Amino acid sequence: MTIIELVAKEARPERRKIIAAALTSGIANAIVLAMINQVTQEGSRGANAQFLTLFVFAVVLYIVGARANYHRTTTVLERALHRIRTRVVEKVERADMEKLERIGAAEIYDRITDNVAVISESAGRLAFFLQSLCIIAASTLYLASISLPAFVLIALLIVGGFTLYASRNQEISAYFIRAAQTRLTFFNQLTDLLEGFKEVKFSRRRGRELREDMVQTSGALRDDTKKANALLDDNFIFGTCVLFAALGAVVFILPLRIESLGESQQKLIAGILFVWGPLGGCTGGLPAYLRSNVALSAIDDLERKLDEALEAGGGKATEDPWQGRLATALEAHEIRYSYGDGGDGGDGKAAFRIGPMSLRIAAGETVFIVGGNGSGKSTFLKNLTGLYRPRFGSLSVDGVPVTEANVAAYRELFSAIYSDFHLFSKVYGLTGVAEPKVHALIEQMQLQHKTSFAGDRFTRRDLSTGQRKRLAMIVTLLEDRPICVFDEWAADQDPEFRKYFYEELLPSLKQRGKTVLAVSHDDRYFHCADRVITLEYGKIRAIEPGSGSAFKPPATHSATKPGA
Ligand SMILES: Nc1ncnc2c1ncn2[C@@H]1O[C@H](COP(=O)(O)OP(=O)(O)OP(=O)(O)O)[C@@H](O)[C@H]1O
Repeated sequence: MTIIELVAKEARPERRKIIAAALTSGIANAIVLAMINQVTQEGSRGANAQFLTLFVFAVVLYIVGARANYHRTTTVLERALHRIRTRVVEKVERADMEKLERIGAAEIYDRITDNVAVISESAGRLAFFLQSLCIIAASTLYLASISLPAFVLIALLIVGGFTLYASRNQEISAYFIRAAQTRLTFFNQLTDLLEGFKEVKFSRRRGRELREDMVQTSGALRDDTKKANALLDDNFIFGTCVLFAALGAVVFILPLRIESLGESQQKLIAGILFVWGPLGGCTGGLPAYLRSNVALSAIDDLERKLDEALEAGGGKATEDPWQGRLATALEAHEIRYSYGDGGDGGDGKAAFRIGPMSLRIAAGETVFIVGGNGSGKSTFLKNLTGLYRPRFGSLSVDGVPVTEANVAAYRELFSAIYSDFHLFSKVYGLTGVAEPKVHALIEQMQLQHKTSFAGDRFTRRDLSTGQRKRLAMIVTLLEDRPICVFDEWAADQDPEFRKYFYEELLPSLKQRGKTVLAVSHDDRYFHCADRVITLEYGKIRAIEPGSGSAFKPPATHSATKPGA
């Protein structure tokens, strides 16, 4: 879709009004031109009050038409962009997590900010373009009324020139498209520099090598943009030459061919000079137009990818059989999952897989999940919490299977703190929560000297990793969901707070009837669990009662034996 098509589509209800406004300003321009020519011809006789009134009227008409054209075009384009932004945000929200991870953050940031800004900037130029076309149309009609042969010659020159001018658009667009890709690479490298700032500070060589890569990318960006702009500059110069040719034809060639040209010659020259501005506007606006088209097609491309990344069922799961409660058990039946399409991703290394795994977690149970690095603990939890959908097998809660229609309600049974958790600027999902309740939890997490809570926000979030995890714990406690998932939550806590987590917080959650799934490497606290599940190479290796636990494994649970 081009930017003109976008505006035409978006402006359907007011398309006529915009065209009428542009036409009004174009015709008013032509009247001004005709009058000035007439008055110049008639000398002092022409400069009378009647002409002056008409002149002022034409100028007022121009102002009214031009303003309506500019304002409406800008409004329509901004409305279209608002729709695009809103649509992209909604599609991102409804996307499948794994597919979204594959699209990557850089592309989404770039399209929704930079590309939208490029299109937004083109609004004024688009209105000017439309108005210029009307001025050119009206003025050429005026030129035709002065001398038809002259008009035909000038029209041929302008149309021929413009066709040649536009013939390089594809080449120019190709450079802009490549520049857009290079910009994404630069964005990723910049993210590396900012997020890896500490590592860069510790190694001048690392910093130098990263900088060299960034300089190279920036150079490629410079070259592509330079080439595209050089072509555009050539086009602009060519466009000006076409106008010179039109003037040259009127001054040098037409008098040789048409004897009666006489005083019409001056009017024609004035006419050509008058359309010079609008023609320049059309040609000068072309770079912005092409850039906007490239930006728009990049956004279209992202939207297509997001459509393909939509969760099964369109991310609109509406059924809720559980109403936020877990009564008996959460069960996984022979679930299997592999990253990507399960192939080797092109590097000869098999994608990581988990399963088949079967497990029954009784309501109110505290389960620790343990295993070496890369054994699949987080992947398993992402499957169990509905973030990833198992490729085979099924999940059920209280005997009700998890389906595409109820997966959103299923996820809302969990409150999870993954190791890459995010703290929002506002406690979204909990806005309006009673402040004293939050203050009590802040004290419970021993953060009263570090942060506070006001206006649905924690006053400070720039805390240490362990302290930020305690803030995330406050959010979990406020959410008050039946199942709590902690992915190595205690790993960043000091010994005292780690003890508090295992020996006080988890038992208190259990007392409140919560089911807890915690990834842990702290074997000295395994006695705090009802069961300890050990994963190895994506499979359950063992399920043991937590040492010192009175919990008896439910009769129905079954672990798939290693190698099964
Ligand atoms: N987004 C991903 N795409 C492809 N493979 C992935 C992805 N995330 C993880 N993996 C693979 O899954 C394997 C298991 O990762 P996972 O994070 O589940 O392990 P873990 O047991 O939680 O490890 P750790 O104790 O180090 O946190 C990893 O070895 C990795 O190869």
